[in-house]
Formats: sequence, C-alpha cells, structure tokens
Amino acid sequence: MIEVQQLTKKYQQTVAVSNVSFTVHAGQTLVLLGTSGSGKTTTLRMINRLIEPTSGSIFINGKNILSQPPEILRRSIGYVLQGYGLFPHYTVAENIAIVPRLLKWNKGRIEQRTDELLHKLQLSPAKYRHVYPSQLSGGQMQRVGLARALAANPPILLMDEPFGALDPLTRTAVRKELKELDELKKKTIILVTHDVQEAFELGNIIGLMDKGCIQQLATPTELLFQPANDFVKQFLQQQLFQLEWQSLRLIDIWNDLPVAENDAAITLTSQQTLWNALAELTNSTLPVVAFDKATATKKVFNFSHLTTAIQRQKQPA
Ligand SMILES: Nc1ncnc2c1ncn2[C@@H]1O[C@H](COP(=O)(O)OP(=O)(O)OP(=O)(O)O)[C@@H](O)[C@H]1O
Repeated sequence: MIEVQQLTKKYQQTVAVSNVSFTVHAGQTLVLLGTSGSGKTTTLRMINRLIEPTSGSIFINGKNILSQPPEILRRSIGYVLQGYGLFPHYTVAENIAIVPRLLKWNKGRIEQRTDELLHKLQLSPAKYRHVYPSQLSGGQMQRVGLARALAANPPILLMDEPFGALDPLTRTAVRKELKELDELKKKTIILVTHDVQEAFELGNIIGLMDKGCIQQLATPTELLFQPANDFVKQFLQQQLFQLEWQSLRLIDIWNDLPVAENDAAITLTSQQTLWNALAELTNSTLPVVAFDKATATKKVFNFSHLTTAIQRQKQPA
C-alpha cells in the first residue's frame, strides 16, 4: 500500500534522511524507531507531502504521490501530530470535524461520526463534545487528536510520537486502548517513536533509524534475535531481557509444556507472554497453570520450561 524508494532529504549540510526504502502492506503497522534527530519525523512528513524529498519516490497504492495535489493526498491520510496539535479555540467536536467539513459532509453525518468516535475512544459525547482542549487532560487530548485523524475514515494513518507527551502510566493505558480499537485494525499505519517497548508492542515491522539511515528493517523478533549490526544490538541492549521474554507467548511453547491436573486452578491464558508467565511464577507459591481456549487444554510450567524456550530462541537457526 505504501512504497518508499530511496528517499533522501538534505538541508544544506545536513542529510536528514538518507536513501530510505520500505514497503508497508495494507493493514500493517510499520514503526520508525530511533534516537532524536535520526530522521523519523522527516521521513513521515514526506509521505503526506508536508516536506518534499530531495530525491527518491513514494507510491501509495501504486500511484506516485506527486501525481496529485497535497491537499487531495492528505484526505486519504490521517495524521496524528507530536504533542496533540489540537486547535485551542475549537471545541472537541469542532477539532474532530475539520476534515469532514473540508469534504463537505452534512451536519448530521458529522455529528454522528463525532459522537461515534468519542464513544469508541471512551470520552462520553455529552460531556466532552463542547469542551475546549485546555479543559482536557493529556490522555484525553491524545484521544481527541486520534479521533480527528480517524474522522473521515482514511485508509492510512501517520502517527508522530502519539504518546510522547503522556506520563508512563497513561501512556501504557492509551496504548492498550489503541491496540484494541477495531477502527485501527484495518488501517495501514506508520508510527514514529523513540520508545523501544512501544515499537515492539505496536509494530509488525520496525525500521530502526540512525543518522538518517534505516539500520535494520525487520520484524520485532528478527531485530531481537538476528540484529543486523552493533548499532541495533546496542540500541536494544538496555531492554533486551524484557523484550526477549515478551517476544514469546505460552502458545508458542505449548507442546513442550506438561499437561496440568484436571482440577488445577487456572491463572493465565495461552496467549500471554513468557514475561507475564515469569511475573506470575515469581509472585505465586502455587503451581502456575495456563489455559488454551482453542484446544481446551491446561498446561502447567516452571522457571526451567521458560528459560529453556528462551535459550532455544537465541540459538542461531
Ligand atoms: N527544516 C530543517 N532545516 C534543517 N535541518 C533540519 C530541518 N528539519 C530537520 N532537520 C534536521 O534533520 C535531522 C532529522 O530530523 P528529524 O526531525 O527527522 O529527526 P527525528 O528522528 O524525528 O527526531 P525527534 O525524535 O527529535 O523528532 C536532524 O538533524 C534535524 O536537525
């Protein structure tokens, strides 16, 4: 759906983005991950033509984005800005209605869509429709920013540090809501972040950037277990332990686990990660048992089952 070919952006002496290429298929989420100044935002903004590239090309559904005016292009691309980007003198409803108004939707349709989105994003329409951004918390503003980007139901969503301004707890909560939102499940998304956890949680593919270049474009598991170079290794180093344990779910090692007693009490599901399982084992004095809904089976495990699985994953293929 989005194809970026050898994209480069130079500002006088600075090469902000250097020869970046990637493809994002329909329904996938690509995360551009990297330190500050690595070229993530510049790459993102070239996709909706807020910035024009020095060289290279971008195709959306096979069509070069230069073949249509930027305003028309942007109607099919929702954009969630760094730090909310809401208009302070517009109410919540007016902020959400910006693109539908440009598209000349009638009043009834706009109101219906606004209320639908507020409702889906856990903001009661009656309470928040007519409120101004200054009366909202950070997490609420973030939801309104997302509702605004989703309003006209664009197939593509670009998100620049969407949770960047939130405290860690709110950040985790909003991220979880986002993952579960069915409107987002069908979208093709490019998300920019410097947060490794966030990238691993949300990305189908991750492009790890440094100094304008993509150092590795890979799935989260490939980045972890087959890092392309020392930069990739070092970037993930601090959180390596947690990421490794989060990269496997109990269902992935289900066949290696012993069957539990029929009457054993269940504490986890097969869809939980080994990280969740580790936490449960650490906090429990009883045997830890997981249940798999699809096969209606119960398995029991200990620390050694988990560490063996992780070690196996780390061995070269
Ligand atoms: N308008 C501009 N003029 C000159 N240099 C620029 C301009 N915009 C960006 N740059 C430079 O290009 C490089 C990449 O910037 P960019 O904003 O894309 O990085 P980033 O990875 O998104 O960083 P952050 O996470 O801090 O937003 C930086 O060195 C930046 O200083």
